[in-house]
Amino acid sequence: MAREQLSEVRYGWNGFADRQGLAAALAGQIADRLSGAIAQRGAALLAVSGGSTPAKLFAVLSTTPIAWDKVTVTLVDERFVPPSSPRSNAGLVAANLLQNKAAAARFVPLYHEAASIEDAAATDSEALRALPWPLDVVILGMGGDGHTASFFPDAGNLDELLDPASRRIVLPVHAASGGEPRLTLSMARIVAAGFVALHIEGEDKRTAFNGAMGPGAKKPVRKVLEAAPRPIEVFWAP
Ligand SMILES: O=C(O)[C@H](O)[C@@H](O)[C@H](O)[C@H](O)COP(=O)(O)O
Repeated sequence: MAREQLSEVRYGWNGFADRQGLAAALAGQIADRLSGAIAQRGAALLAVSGGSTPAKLFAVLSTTPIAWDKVTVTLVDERFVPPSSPRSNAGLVAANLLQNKAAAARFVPLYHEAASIEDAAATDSEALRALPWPLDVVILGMGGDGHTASFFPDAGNLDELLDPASRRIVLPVHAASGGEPRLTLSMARIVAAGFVALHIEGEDKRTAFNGAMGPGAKKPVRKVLEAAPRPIEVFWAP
């Protein structure tokens, strides 16, 4: 096989005419996966990203009739701010996802007060070890710079963040482009999920994604797609 083919990245492309159609379809797939996990092992584990993209998806998912009392929700990543901050992903999830039927879910945050973000990541890794791993569903977002989760291209510990063999669950991130210091699930935990969806919206994000799939230095989002044992499903609407 030609060398360039060896680095070929596999993913599913799910394009929609509008964002509401994407939210309905993706929420349906998430609900099916969570319900399947509950039927199989009595519990389901979901990790969602923050930012601005997922609010509409969260609103639709929150009204989906599944056994939410058997679902644990956590975050793919979090800014090192309290839930009261407008920058908090936990605040976004509380206001948009943990409502309606999904209010019955258990939420496990990443942020808590700590002397340093390194201490917070270490405490998180121990606290989250008791969750019903592996993740059944992960919802990733993507920035225009090709970051996903908090795997920012300018992160000082990017190699550690992208290490598929890492035994850590939560890692600290210092990256100027990420704003505050961040806490992020490790690559290993993310790609081990039964279903990973990359949710992006708008022409700029599609252009950035296509660029990341092309030749040249590999952006973090491409490294995640390549590390995933099962093709990640990309959900896009204009
Ligand atoms: O904490 C975060 O910001 C996210 O987890 C991050 O990875 C996000 O998914 C992308 O930055 C896209 O953000 P937007 O949806 O705001 O474009």
